[in-house]
Amino acid sequence: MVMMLKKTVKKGLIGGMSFAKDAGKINWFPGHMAAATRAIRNRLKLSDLVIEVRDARIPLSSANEDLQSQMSAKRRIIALNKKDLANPNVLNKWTRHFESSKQDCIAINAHSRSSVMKLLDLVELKLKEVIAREPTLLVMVVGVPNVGKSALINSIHQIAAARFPVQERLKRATVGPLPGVTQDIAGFKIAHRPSIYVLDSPGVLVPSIPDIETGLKLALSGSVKDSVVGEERIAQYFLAILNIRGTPLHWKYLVEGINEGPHADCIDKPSYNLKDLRHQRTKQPDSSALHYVGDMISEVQRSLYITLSEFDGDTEDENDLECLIEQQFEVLQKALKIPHKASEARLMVSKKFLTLFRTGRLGPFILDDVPETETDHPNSKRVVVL
Ligand SMILES: Nc1nc2c(ncn2[C@@H]2O[C@H](COP(=O)(O)OP(=O)(O)OP(=O)(O)O)[C@@H](O)[C@H]2O)c(=O)[nH]1
Repeated sequence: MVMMLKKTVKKGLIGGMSFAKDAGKINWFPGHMAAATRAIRNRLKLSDLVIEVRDARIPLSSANEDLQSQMSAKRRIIALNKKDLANPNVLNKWTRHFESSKQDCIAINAHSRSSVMKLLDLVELKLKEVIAREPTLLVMVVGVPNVGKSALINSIHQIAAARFPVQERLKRATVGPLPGVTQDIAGFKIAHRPSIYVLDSPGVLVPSIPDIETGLKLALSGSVKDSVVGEERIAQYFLAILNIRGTPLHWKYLVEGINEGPHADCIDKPSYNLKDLRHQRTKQPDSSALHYVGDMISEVQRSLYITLSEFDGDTEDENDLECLIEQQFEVLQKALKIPHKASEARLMVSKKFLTLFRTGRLGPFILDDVPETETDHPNSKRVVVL
């Protein structure tokens, strides 16, 4: 299922809503990030090329502003990772946007060998002139937390190990679903003659995230720890985005010809667990579990479609939108089969709903709008994004 996100969110609308504004600015900059930022700056000076990994769902918001000037002065490739979770049409526009700014950019899936091979081809091309004269080259991988740097490094290892079988045993980088897994800079040799080293680095954010909406996007995509923002606030933000863009209206087909609505009770179905949807190496969910997870996702989408299509308020009015979101929390509780009496029902609804987004089960999304260029609007100035 591919969804088109046609509508642009009115600037400042979400940042002004009570869930966004009242809980204050979003910042996550623990001590290890300050130290890591200094270390990254030092290593960047020595690097021959930097792969800046950004999240394909937030190509702009996942840029570390404080490192931009240093990185843009180097040979750089922007890798928009997790392309499997991003809307492909909008992603194409983003890569074209970067290319039109003379910035090498490639959309990748760090878990896909063919995708990482294409990135490595681009790395080789960018290093072509130095490969001939330097005995040792350094490629640095940099990005905000949880963007997939370690997953990418691991894939690079596997490919390199196959190409250069004589090299020493390679250690895997630790990959994890939670941000902040990598805490030191580790180097790995991926080629010899010339020797090419790839440096992994810890995910770092800026000490002060410029605005609340950027913070919410980073949190929704998993780059800011959930506990820093609160799952409920992140889920409210995601619902606001969905409603303003009218995304649930694309789920109309789930209601047509189906008698059961989101209000119908499904008490006799076996229970299932959203944890089954996370990437697992060993245990795959069995087909019956997948069937019921699929039912639940349809139920969630149906609920959101019905509440939005029957809503007679204005989704561009803050108060109206907040009422709609409240209503949707109630229907989601039922769709996600969270018992009414659960004392922490809202938190459970939020967690499960966020898991659906993060695993791509609600479809591919891109949260950042592609900046308008002169070609789109001849009278407007070009917007610089790097
Ligand atoms: N769907 C999808 N998931 C990915 C992709 N790349 C990485 N992930 C997942 O994203 C999560 C974070 O990946 P990591 O490689 O640990 O991220 P990191 O940037 O090294 O994280 P830090 O150590 O916090 O800096 C893991 O659950 C990965 O499996 C991708 O291309 N697609």
